[in-house]
Amino acid sequence: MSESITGYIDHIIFRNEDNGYTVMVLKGVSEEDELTCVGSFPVVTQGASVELEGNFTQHPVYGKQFQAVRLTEKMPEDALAMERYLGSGAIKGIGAALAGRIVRHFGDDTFQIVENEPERLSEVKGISEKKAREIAMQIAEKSDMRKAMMFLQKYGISLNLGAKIYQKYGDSVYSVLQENPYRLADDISGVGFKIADEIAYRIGIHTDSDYRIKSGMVYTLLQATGEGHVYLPKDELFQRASELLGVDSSYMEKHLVDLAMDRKIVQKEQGDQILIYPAQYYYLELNTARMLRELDIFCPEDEKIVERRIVQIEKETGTVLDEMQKKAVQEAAGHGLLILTGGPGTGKTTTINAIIRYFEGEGAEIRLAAPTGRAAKRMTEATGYEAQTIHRLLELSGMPEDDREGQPIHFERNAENPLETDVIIIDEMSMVDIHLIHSLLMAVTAGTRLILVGDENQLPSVGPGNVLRDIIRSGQFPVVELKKIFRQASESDIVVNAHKINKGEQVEINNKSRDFFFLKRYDADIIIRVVIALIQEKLPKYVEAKPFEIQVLTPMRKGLLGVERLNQILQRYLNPPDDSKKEKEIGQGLFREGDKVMQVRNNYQLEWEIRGRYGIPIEKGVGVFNGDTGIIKTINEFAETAEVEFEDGRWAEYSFKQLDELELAYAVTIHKSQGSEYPAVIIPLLSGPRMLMNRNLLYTAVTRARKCVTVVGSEETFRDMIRNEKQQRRYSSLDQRIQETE
Ligand SMILES: Nc1ncnc2c1ncn2[C@@H]1O[C@H](COP(=O)(O)OP(=O)(O)OP(=O)(O)O)[C@@H](O)[C@H]1O
Repeated sequence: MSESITGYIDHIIFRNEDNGYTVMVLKGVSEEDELTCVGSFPVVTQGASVELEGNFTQHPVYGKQFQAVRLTEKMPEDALAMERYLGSGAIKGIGAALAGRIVRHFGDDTFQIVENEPERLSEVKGISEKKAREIAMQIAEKSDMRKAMMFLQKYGISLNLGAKIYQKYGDSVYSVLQENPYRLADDISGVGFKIADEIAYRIGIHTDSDYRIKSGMVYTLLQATGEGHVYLPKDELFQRASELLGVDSSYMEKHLVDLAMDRKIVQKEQGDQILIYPAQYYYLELNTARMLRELDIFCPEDEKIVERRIVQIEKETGTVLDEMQKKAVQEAAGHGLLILTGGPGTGKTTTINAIIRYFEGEGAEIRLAAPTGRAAKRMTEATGYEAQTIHRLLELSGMPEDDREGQPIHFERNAENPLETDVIIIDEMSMVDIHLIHSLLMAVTAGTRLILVGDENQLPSVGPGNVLRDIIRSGQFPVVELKKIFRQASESDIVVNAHKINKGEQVEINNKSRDFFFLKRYDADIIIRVVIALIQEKLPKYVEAKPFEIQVLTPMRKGLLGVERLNQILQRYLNPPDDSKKEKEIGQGLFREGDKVMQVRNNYQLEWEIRGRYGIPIEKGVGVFNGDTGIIKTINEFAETAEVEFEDGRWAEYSFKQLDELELAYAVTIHKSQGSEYPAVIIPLLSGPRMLMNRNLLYTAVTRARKCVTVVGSEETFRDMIRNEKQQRRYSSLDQRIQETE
């Protein structure tokens, strides 16, 4: 049997805004001096009169308590209650003193006046008419919001989310939820299809409701962009959406027109297929194609003069360029847009250097950039010119609050405020996705020369699109492909083997090489032991690097040789526990001072600084990106923070809550290693899913090494990977958009 008590909330001891769990002290309950009450309530207002239903319990430590299952807030009706309520801080602009004055003025009529004639509040000294209106509005709003939150809670919506939903829809929240809760997924950050679907289920919306199916179809398309696709063929969309929704795909066809009318999707015929794009992605490709066309202007240059300059550059640098390299310089001089591509050791960097010298001789201003911090650093080292990340080149201005997937990032450099420079050279273009190329092109005006450099055989970008390959395949722009390998076979088996792997030719495994080793082992734990010995003893001396600079690259996250297990084991050996090193537990594992870590998502807001002597900041900025690697320098239990020093010298402070953005990085997946180079790379290989274990992946892994590659594991798996040219198909169509635009 539950009991009912009434009183007013004197103060709140604890409250969790996510689930509404509250511990509070009630006063004015008959006989009791004060009473502690516990329960989960959507809204509690200090000072409010309430009725609680529940039971008295005896807490072993705190004594008698009231465990409430329901809280009903009663509008304060007598003068004293009204004074408490108004003075509680619940209404902005009224404190205890003013509340007292109001009640003294109106006496027992206070409630009636606040509710019905709020303008009369201005009779009280210190309240203007405007303030009186504001107070009345707040009181009305609070009671509406209270009702709405109660309503939302019925459907299992947390208070924080409830507040966001109420802010968005106000009083129309009831009709939105009852008619089409899937609108929440469109309108509110933090609500995806899954949450909306859950709400819809509780409300009792049918699984084959049109709203549900449409929302599920759009959701499926956006999920696919998370795998790198820009569109899905219609059949595949239907099949995936049907799995998600548990609804037959025959229900879907009829919604395509609607979705297209609502500008949620774009349909495009290609041969006998229909391709379905999330609308924003279609336009990303289309606009990218148009902007590339605009940049691709012919810049008449006297070939003879360019040639003379090339001869001069060759003299200055002591390198004789081969035909294709010369052609690259000529084309860079003669066109607004140039794509320079080639595998490792084919002389891309040498060519970039010649192009830089050429334009320097013209007095041009040149900017260099690459998609990741690591790649930019490497570009700086290879050219001797300052290179930055593309995000910094475009002057990332922090992320808007709404940081949902697919939302455009805000850059200070854009169409209104373009980069004012003569030449822009971008390296590691294979890592640039459709969002980033679009943002870059928005900030480049015709007349600026854009030179895109990359190896199209690397794994495609993590984000959606297959930009470099598509641009090359469109066949519409000047492309120079470097094929000749300059690094000699005797010098580098890494390069020779990488090219063989790329062509599907088998690699000789005899360990006569100086930079390509294969250690055959067939047991996961033995492989790990060998890896540790290589890092701790053999390789640092051999390649003249620190153990932390040697990178373990593995195909997978899970499994005996997956990133997760490897990191836990490698941490124990490479950064063992020590009394002087602080630790912080997180989820399954822990971070320790001295750990090698990697940022695993883009954080556009995280602040960093570069410190000069005595730790004084000499440069500050925002943004730490997926793939940035560093070392945990300090863990501070009191401040609940950890500091990371990244390889490029930036320091960033993470709150303990943010530590889920970091992962140990003794081992990283090959995917994550894109664009990075390490003095030595160790690749443990035993087995894995065929779709993943392909030539492309092995090629990317091998080309990450500067001085030494060591594969430890199964020769059969290694050879199978070289044979396996199956790649996960990536649905992108920038090439077609380019071909269609003139
Ligand atoms: N025309 C040339 N004549 C002689 N040597 C060259 C020439 N071009 C490049 N090289 C040499 O070949 C090697 C590889 O060149 P470079 O670093 O430019 O290639 P890359 O394509 O940038 O390679 P990676 O992607 O592996 O860095 C370097 O040692 C470079 O000095």
